Amino acid sequence: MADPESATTGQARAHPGKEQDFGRKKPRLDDVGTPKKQVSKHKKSRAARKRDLNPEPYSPEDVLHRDIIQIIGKEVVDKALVDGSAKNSPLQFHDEVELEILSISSGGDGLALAPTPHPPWVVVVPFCLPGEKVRAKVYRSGLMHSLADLVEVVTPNNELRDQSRVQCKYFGTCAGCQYQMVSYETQLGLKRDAVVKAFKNFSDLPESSLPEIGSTIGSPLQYGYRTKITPHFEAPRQSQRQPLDLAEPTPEWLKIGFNKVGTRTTMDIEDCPIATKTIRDALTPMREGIISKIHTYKRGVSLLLRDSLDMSDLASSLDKHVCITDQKAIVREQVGGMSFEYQAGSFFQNNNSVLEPLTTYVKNAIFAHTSVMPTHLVDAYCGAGLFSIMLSPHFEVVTGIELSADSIRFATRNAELNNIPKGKCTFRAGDAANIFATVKSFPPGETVLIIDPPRKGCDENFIRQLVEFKCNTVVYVSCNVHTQARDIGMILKKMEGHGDGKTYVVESLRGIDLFPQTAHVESVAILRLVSSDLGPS
Ligand SMILES: C[S@@+](CC[C@H](N)C(=O)[O-])C[C@H]1O[C@@H](n2cnc3c(N)ncnc32)[C@H](O)[C@@H]1O
Repeated sequence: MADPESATTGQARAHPGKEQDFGRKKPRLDDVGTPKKQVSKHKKSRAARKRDLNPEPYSPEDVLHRDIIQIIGKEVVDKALVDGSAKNSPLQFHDEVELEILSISSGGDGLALAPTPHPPWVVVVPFCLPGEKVRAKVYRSGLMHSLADLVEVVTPNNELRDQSRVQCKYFGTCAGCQYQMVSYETQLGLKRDAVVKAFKNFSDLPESSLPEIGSTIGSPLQYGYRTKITPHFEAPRQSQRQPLDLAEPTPEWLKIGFNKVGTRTTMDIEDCPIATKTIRDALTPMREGIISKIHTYKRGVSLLLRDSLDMSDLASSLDKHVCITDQKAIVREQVGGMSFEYQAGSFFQNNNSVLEPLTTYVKNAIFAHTSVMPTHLVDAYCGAGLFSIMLSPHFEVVTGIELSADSIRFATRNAELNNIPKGKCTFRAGDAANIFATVKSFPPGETVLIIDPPRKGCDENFIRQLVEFKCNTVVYVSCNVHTQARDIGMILKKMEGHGDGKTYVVESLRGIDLFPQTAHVESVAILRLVSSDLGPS
């Protein structure tokens, strides 16, 4: 599970530099998809051209490409890729078009077909919903699609859209949230659709190998949940490096906030209603402090605001919170009855309200349909020990591995903090694949492996050893359902290849919402080892 802000940056990378590309008076012709021969002066290298026609696998561009194939049809897209027309946008920079939204992309944007008489071509427009008629302005084109800004919702889908739900004045401009205008139930449905599509497009598994994908588990808090935000700002230019007159309005060039949708440019953000109250209260004084000394900054800065229990007040039962801004400071959170500490700059889930439901769901799923009671837990990519520690009462032995030595220090500390018997939970720093060498003495039939990798998923070395290890249950938790689908597809295929009569079945698969109001979805899959034809092994 990762930070949606990093995913947001990923999204911005998918539509990079809108303003840089088009802010100039004469846009580069290839940005707007004009046929190649008109841009002979700007010939791209063969490698760049190949890259343009082959989005990096599992990247946001690749995910969007699959959504586009679903609308236009594979045959048409393949033909256009072969004859080179896949990059020939029929739409020009700043063309304004009226569109009917057909569906929502996995990134949360509306997808429409460009108006006829154009050849099949998709237009991607944020903040709109299926069935809506919208006006949109094109700012960039890519493979078989153009990206466009929403100008106006001409005919809203009143069954889904209710503008009075929007709680943030920046919604519609900021890249952070996509879904504030729809009910929470609809958001959860859209996230389920994203899981369904990811497994269809990226697992390479027949539908028959997958269970009915469950409904998405909701977050108890839908606003005021984010325990971490990272607004950023650029340093002033040389000519701007004088102290500001604080009685005057802040100058136009100074923006402290998040990315504007579809760009890498920062927009000024004074408040973020999806963040916790502690963070919202701290944002204004932090901004004022920066503005008063902006002339001293020589480089842009990514700020950190992290919600923590007040460590100086832990004895009181008042649950006092503070905002931590120092990357090295220690943050403390409570999840269920357990306490967790970690360094503010290192990984910890950003929605405290959903962590008890998440870990309880994982625990219940592990013990639900198994005749053998698992006794050993392996927590790969364990961070500061969230799953290890929350699930430790249900296992005899727990071990975790994690690349960050700092996180491992805190995982060990967290075991002590929660009075877990000495030696029950052990943690080591290193690549996740190294764990298999250290759990050789674990009884595979009574062992559960939890995997919670970063967005890029697991590597082949890890999957190869997982398949050889053959533990009773694998729980795959992921913030990137596309790499999760790829990895699960790979695990099932490699098991088949082993020919020893054992395989994994995907017992359950469903999303859990760590990031309400956004299109990001976390997904949890339970894989159970079975004899190929006899059922549970
Ligand atoms: C999505 S986080 C999950 C952390 C933890 N399970 C939790 O829920 O708090 C992924 C973690 O994997 C770690 N990581 C990244 N690459 C790794 C690797 N090759 N081996 C082990 N850990 C890795 C990151 O440092 C990060 O803490």
